[in-house]
Amino acid sequence: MLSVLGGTQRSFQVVLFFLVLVVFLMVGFLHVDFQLLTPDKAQEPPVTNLMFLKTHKTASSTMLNILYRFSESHNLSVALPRGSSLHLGYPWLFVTRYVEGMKQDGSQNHHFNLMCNHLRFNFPEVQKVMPNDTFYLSILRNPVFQLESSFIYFKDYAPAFQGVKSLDQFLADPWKYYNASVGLKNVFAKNNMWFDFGFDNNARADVDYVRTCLSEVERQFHLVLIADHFDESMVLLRRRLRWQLDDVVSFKVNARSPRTVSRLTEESQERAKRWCELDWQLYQHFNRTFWAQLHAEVSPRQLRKELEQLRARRRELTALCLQDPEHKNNTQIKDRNLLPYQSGNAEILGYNLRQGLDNATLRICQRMAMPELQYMAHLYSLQFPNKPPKNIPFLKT
Ligand SMILES: Nc1ncnc2c1ncn2[C@@H]1O[C@H](COP(=O)(O)OS(=O)(=O)O)[C@@H](OP(=O)(O)O)[C@H]1O
Repeated sequence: MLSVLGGTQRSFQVVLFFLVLVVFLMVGFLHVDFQLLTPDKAQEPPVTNLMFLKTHKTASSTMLNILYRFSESHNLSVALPRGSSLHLGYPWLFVTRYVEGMKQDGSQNHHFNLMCNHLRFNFPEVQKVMPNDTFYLSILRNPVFQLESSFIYFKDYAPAFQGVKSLDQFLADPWKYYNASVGLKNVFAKNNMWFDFGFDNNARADVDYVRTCLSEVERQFHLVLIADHFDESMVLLRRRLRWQLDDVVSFKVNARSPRTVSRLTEESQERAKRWCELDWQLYQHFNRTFWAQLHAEVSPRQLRKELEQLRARRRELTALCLQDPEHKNNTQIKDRNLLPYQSGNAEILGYNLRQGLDNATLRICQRMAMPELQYMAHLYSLQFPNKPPKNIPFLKT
C-alpha cells in the first residue's frame, strides 16, 4: 500500500515538474511579457507630477504638445513662464522667479504638476517648484541631426552661424566663426543639449568630467528619451507613466519642409561629432541606457505590438482630424491659431484641419495640431484668467 502511494506521489511530482517546464518554455517561446503577469504596477495611478527638460531641436515641441494635452485632460496645473515671457528664463540658469505664480522668496501661490517649457536645468531651483514625487524626463537627439536642425533654425540668431553659408562650411573651420565669449547666443552652435542640462558647453570632454556629469543626469532624471526613435520612446514612456495610449499619440510638430533640410557630407557628420563631443557622449550614453531599459521592460514581440497600436491610432487620428496628412507651410495654413512660429532659414510646417468636425472632435484635433506658443498662451489664460493674456507677436499682423 505504502509503495503504491509512494509511486503515485512520484508520478504526481513528475507531472508537476513537466507542467512547470512547459509553462516556462511557452513563456520564453511566445515572449510573454512578464510585466503583464504582474498586475500591481498597472493598477497604480498614472504619474501626474512630471518635469520635462525641453532640450532644443529634439522633437521636444511634439513632447510638449503631449504634455499640455495631458495637463488639460487631467485638470493639472503647469508651471508656465511669467508674464509676457515665452520661456522659463532660457538661456539663463533656471530660477523659480521665472515661473508665473511663484513668489519672489521662492514660495508658491500655486501647486504645480507639470513643468515643460524651455529652461536651462538647475535641479535645486526646479525642486523648489515641483512636488517631491516628480518624475524627471528629457529627450536627446543624434547631435549630428540636432546641430543641422539648429543651424537652419538659429541661422540669423547665433553669431557663429550668421556669416557662414552652410553647416559644411562652418564645420570645416568652426573656430573661425565661433567665439565662446560673445555671450549666450552661441549656445545653439556647440553642445547645445549639454548646455540645456545645465553644464558648460565649452568645457573640454575629459573622461572624468564627462563621467561625473553623466552620473549627475542619471541621478536626477528617471528617463531620457531618444528623438531618433520617437515611437519606441512613446512605448517606454507610456509604460513608465502608466498612461493611456491616446495620451502618447501625437502629430509631429515643429518639423521643417524637406527643402530646408540639408544633407551633410560624411566628413561633416564626423566633424559634427567631434565639434559637439560632449553632446555626442551624452547621446551615446543615453541611447545605450534607453535601449537597455526598453528591452528590460518589454519583449520584442510585445514592443512590435505596442508600436503597431501606436501607429494605427495615429493613422486613425490623422484621417479623422487632418484635411491632408501632408504637412502644410505658412501660406497654406488657414487657421492662424495653427500657424507655427518661423525662424532663420527653416520653413516650419503645420496642419489644416478637416472641415465640418463636430465640437468634441474639433477640440481634440485642434489641440493635437496646435503649435507650442499658441498652446502655451491658451493654458496661461486658463490658469491665470486675471492676468493679461500672452502676446504672440507673429500672430498680430
Ligand atoms: N515625432 C517626431 N519624431 C522625430 N522627430 C520629430 C518629431 N516631432 C518633431 N520632430 C523633429 O524635431 C525637430 C524640432 O525640435 P524641437 O521641437 O525640439 O525644436 S525647438 O527647440 O522647440 O524649436 C524638427 O527637426 P528638423 O525637421 O530636423 O528641424 C522636427 O522635425
